[in-house]
Amino acid sequence: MFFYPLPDFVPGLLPRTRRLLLLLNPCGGRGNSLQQCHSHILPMITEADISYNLIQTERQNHARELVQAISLEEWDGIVVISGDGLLYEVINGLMERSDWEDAIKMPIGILPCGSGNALAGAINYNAGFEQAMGSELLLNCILLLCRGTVMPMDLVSVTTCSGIRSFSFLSVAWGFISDVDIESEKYRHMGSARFTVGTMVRVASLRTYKGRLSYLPVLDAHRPICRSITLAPNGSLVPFQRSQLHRTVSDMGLCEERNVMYKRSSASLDTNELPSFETPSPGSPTALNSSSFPFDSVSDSSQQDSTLHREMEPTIHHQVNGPKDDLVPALEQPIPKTWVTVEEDFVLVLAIYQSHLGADLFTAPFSCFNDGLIHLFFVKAGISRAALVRLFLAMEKGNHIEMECPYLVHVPVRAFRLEPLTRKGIITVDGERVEYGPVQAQVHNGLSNLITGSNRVRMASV
Ligand SMILES: Nc1ncnc2c1ncn2[C@@H]1O[C@H](COP(=O)(O)OP(=O)(O)OP(=O)(O)O)[C@@H](O)[C@H]1O
Repeated sequence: MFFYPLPDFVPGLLPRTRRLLLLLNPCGGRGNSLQQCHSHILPMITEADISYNLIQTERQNHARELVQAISLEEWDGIVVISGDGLLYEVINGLMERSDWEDAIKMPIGILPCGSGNALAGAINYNAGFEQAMGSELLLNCILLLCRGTVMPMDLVSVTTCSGIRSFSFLSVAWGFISDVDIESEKYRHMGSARFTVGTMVRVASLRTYKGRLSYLPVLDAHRPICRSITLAPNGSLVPFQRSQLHRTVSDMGLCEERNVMYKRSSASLDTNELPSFETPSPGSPTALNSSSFPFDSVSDSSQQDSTLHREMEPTIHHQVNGPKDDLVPALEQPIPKTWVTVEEDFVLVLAIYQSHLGADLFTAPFSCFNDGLIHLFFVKAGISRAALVRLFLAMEKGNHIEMECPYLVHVPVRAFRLEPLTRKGIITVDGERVEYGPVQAQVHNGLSNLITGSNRVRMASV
């Protein structure tokens, strides 16, 4: 299956219009995805001669069910108009199919309308654009989608304590980050500001978690844990050099392309000419979420919508197929001797495999879509509240990597196991809550295909 580039002309064949399945979550982020779709997305993709079917998701796991039932030949790509959570559903829905080996090769894309928008941030960065948020980020991503280039993307197979396996494209988090993510869901209508509010609340009552973290480091299994490092091909430690990775937008001619395209589509925008969509009925999740309500009104039961429900209930996971996890033993088995184990009081543990944890959280600047690496970060107990806040502020620009913070550790790994020893806590996979307990993961190199819209290939650090 090829998404792009399609030949401009094949003798005897008319060039085929690309067909995208668009899945829109009306409740993601600020709840304005349908509006964004009308005003920005559809005009631009129509202009780019892309045909589409747009489906609004009606509930949690709807996208997961939809992609299990589609006929693969009918589509050139599946694109979510949502936050990262819906893409997680799509990936796992594809992996639940009996033909998962073909299904997971379907190009997948994202047009950011959520609150975190981590993958969109990574796509935007990979293309060489300046860090962007909101409509700016969305416009960049629409343009990149229209250009359509596809790149392999690693997926990480995550197994939780009850043996349930899922496939993750973004992160596994425990402690501070997962607490903020889940506890701030009630502020979702604020968009990305929800994380700032959540961070402040959690900093004020900073918790630590006891746990055992074991991992299979890259190259040298006995390498001592190093702070803020990347490994050179010869295994030596090298500081990250952002200038090596960054090229300007004008280098790529994207800036002009974007302006021309956007101006054209805006000028021709007439809502009467748009394809008709199912409009949300009063009381539907869309109608509910689009009305902004203050944080302290959540006790009003009429406003306790599914987002609040999600805060309480872990996401239900179904069994997926997929390649064998050959690097990790079963969860009840001891870890191999070549692994490294640390037992600590942690403020947070984060395994991330994208450059961004949110559109404005440049957490792993050295990460590439298919570098075959999990970037394991952890912050040890003892860090002051002020230092933690400084760390997160620096992360907006990726400057935390150069910070002198003895509590922050980064190590690139292929697999890890996390065993919480503190009884209560929250673990998230791609921002979605999973059952609390031991969890392990291993990377599967280039298992999926991501629509990045850029021909740029950034070099992996290892
Ligand atoms: N109609 C719906 N009503 C309620 N929840 C829905 C609906 N459609 C999808 N969902 C669920 O909403 C969850 C969150 O969606 P999404 O990731 O799009 O937004 P977000 O959480 O605001 O963004 P981010 O993940 O970037 O923080 C998804 O896991 C999905 O299961």
